[in-house]
Amino acid sequence: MSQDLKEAALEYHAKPRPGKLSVEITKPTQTSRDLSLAYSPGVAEPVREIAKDPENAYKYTGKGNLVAVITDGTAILGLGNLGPLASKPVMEGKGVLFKRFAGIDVFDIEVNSESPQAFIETVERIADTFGGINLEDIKAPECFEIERALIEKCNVPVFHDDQHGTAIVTAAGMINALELQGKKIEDATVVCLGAGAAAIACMKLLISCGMRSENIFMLDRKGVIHSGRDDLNQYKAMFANDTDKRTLDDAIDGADVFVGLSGPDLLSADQLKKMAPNPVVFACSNPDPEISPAVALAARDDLIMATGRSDYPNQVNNVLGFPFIFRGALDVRATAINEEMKVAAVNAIRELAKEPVPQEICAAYNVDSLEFGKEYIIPKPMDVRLLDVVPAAVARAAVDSGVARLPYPAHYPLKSMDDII
Ligand SMILES: NC(=O)C1=CN([C@@H]2O[C@H](COP(=O)(O)OP(=O)(O)OC[C@H]3O[C@@H](n4cnc5c(N)ncnc54)[C@H](OP(=O)(O)O)[C@@H]3O)[C@@H](O)[C@H]2O)C=CC1
Ligand SMILES: CC(=O)C(=O)O
Ligand SMILES: [Mg+2]
Repeated sequence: MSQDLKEAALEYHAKPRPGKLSVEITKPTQTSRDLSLAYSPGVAEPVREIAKDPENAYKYTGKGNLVAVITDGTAILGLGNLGPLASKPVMEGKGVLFKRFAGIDVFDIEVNSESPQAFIETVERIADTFGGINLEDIKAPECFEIERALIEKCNVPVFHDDQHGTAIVTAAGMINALELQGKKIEDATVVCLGAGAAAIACMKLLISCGMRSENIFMLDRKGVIHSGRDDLNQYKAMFANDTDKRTLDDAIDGADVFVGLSGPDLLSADQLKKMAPNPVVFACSNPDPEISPAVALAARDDLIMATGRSDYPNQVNNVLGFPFIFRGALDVRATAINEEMKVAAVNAIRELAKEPVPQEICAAYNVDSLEFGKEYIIPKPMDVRLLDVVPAAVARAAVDSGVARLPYPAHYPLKSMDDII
């Protein structure tokens, strides 16, 4: 990151008021009558109604449009385990995106927990306050058990964004990129650098989209995950490949696809040059990708390149997923965000990239036009049509797969933020 951008980022967060989120009042509070409705004595009435039937919390409080973004700060972007307080700018940032793109209110909660069990107990105890739980930046392998336990214990949908949000957006971008490069997903050989939350979920979803597990070479800090290793946790072991490849150098030779979900500057130009013709490179580590687009495009010009960042073409980032997926899930009061809903989101996102792009979206990105192709494989986050297609697809899938507690919303599809109820 340039010195200018670093300074601007600190200034942005500090001024004129520290942070990026605040709480707003949604009802009149001007008169003593207003206060006697909002507070004592009037507030006693919704209290009694909720005590009689917990469902009334959706009728009388903000629960139905409120998501908790919760972390323990153990895997903050690609910066590592810097603790819960340091993660707060990212969690506030997720809150900004939920609100800006899908009108969802967020409390960011950074938990100082000494163990996964303590974290699980903390979240379980506060979960009923919210309409949904978005787990964020919790490292593998602990994140898998944390999510499993919380899905079981909580009455509202629990979704680990780094796993499923990332996987949905990666799958959408990958299907489009492979199509553009003239490659079939079932034939593509893939190097996945990283074997954590995001990497494991991305590879699982790609396999359910047709990729072959024997064609995937996953690497952690110790190299290729292969069947001869005896140091693999159960999640990595699912990707143990029966191969004699041991290093990134070995694995990248002739590969069609590179997916980076690990850390900065781990793929060299020389390694990139060893990939098959017309490769797909998703260097998705934030804030610094596994290889910078400038280095990659200088090394070869036949690739499709994506990063997780907002300042390059092809932003493969879970921001395209979580706001819209939760919008759809909340609006049908889904009890879970299941596989059917995830696949519906993949298809909605990838199909949108093939639609003509309205001029106002191009203007937001300061370009004359955007057209499905090597530099536009996936929609832009500012594309308001995401709010139209993704919540509708997710809500429909929730209804059809039996996890919705409300019917498909009469006010769908959402054409703008003003349509959100
Ligand atoms: N673009 C997007 O939307 C998203 C991007 N990401 C990015 O993915 C990365 C991982 O996040 P997440 O999965 O949540 O974190 P985790 O802590 O769960 O996983 C990190 C993984 O990266 C591996 N890794 C780290 N350094 C190296 C290295 N030098 N060589 C090989 N492997 C390495 C770790 O290996 P080991 O197991 O050996 O420790 C681990 O498997 C981050 O950079 C994050 O920003 C994450 C979510 C969304
Ligand atoms: C984008 C995101 O969630 C991450 O890098 O962790
Ligand atoms: Mg994250």
